[in-house]
Amino acid sequence: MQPKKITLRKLQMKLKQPFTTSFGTQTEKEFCILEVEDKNGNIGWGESGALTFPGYNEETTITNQHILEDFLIPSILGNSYDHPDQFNQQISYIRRNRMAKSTVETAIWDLYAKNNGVPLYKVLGGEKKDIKVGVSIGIKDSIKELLETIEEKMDKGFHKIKVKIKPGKDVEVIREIRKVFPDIPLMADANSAYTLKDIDLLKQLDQFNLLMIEQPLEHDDIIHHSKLQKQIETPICLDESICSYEDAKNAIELGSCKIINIKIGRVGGHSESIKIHNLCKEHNIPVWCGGMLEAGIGRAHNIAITSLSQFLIPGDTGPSQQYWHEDIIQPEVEVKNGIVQLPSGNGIGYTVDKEKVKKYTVYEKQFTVS
Ligand SMILES: O=C(O)CCC(=O)c1ccccc1C(=O)O
Ligand SMILES: [Mg+2]
Repeated sequence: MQPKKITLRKLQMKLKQPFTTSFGTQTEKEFCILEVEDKNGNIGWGESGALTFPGYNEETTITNQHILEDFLIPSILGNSYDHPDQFNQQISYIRRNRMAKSTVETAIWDLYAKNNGVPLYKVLGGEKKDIKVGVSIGIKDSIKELLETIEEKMDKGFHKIKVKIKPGKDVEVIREIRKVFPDIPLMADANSAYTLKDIDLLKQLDQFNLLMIEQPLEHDDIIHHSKLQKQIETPICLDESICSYEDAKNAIELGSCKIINIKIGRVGGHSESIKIHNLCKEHNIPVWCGGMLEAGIGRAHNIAITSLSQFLIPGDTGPSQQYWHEDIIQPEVEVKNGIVQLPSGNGIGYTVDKEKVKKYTVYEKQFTVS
């Protein structure tokens, strides 16, 4: 691979519905996408999952733009790579900024697959031809609205219901859900809203037979989670705390979690995702693919990685129409009976719709080999 032209774009897209977590409400997404054109004319696509405010992790759309424009893009232009891991080696001097790195890294993986004439999921080592998906439901104003949403999603065939919780909207909300839906595959995501002082409250969740509780404690913690896991039955799943293979290794060793949510951006790309996946497989830790309310490119990358064998639990990668009035890929991501079929085309397997991209672009910059 020899990237010769790179286009960085910022897109602004309105979400169909506001999405509320313990750290805030989002009504739209503004995010970076990257188009990497090879010497031979093939094109790889990447998308950043970062939000516009540092409430999930420390990165934002603007910090992504800075790291991409001033460090990552200049370092790859004019270079030649046999494999995406060479890129990872080359940019390892840049600390953190994993979502920014992942934007480039995933585009290079897409390009690598296209240059080899194969689907991305195959070069990542994926085996599954279809994947089961669940849905992540934001915090709602009323229980009634939440129950109606769960019913609608169950009717559509989703394989897992994840509800967001926060202090004041936790035990009683789950109790109400369980009264109406005693047996559905249900989990709760706290996005770091609690501390060990809330242990009595968190223990109460054990009575509801939840699949797991996601990231109950601090966003950068594995010590407190290890203490908590020893005192509750419900499996802890870590999201925010796992930024690398090393983090996953330490968390497994300490018993901080029984499940890991892999987000490609949070860990810096496909290569790191695969390393964490393989480690979890060795340790019998099930993984699943989380989401960052992605548009089509990020969604396509999520689908590809989810085809690996240890993704045993349905993830958050829902259909395009759940999030967007129109998506930027053709065809859009479709979910039938809670299942997404892996696309058979080369690379990400979806075509990026240049007209739609243009419509939502609020910033664009081109970089070429001088
Ligand atoms: O549907 C999705 O893309 C996942 C939605 C979600 O839960 C989420 C969305 C934005 C930021 C963090 C999270 C999370 O998983 O914690
Ligand atoms: Mg989460």
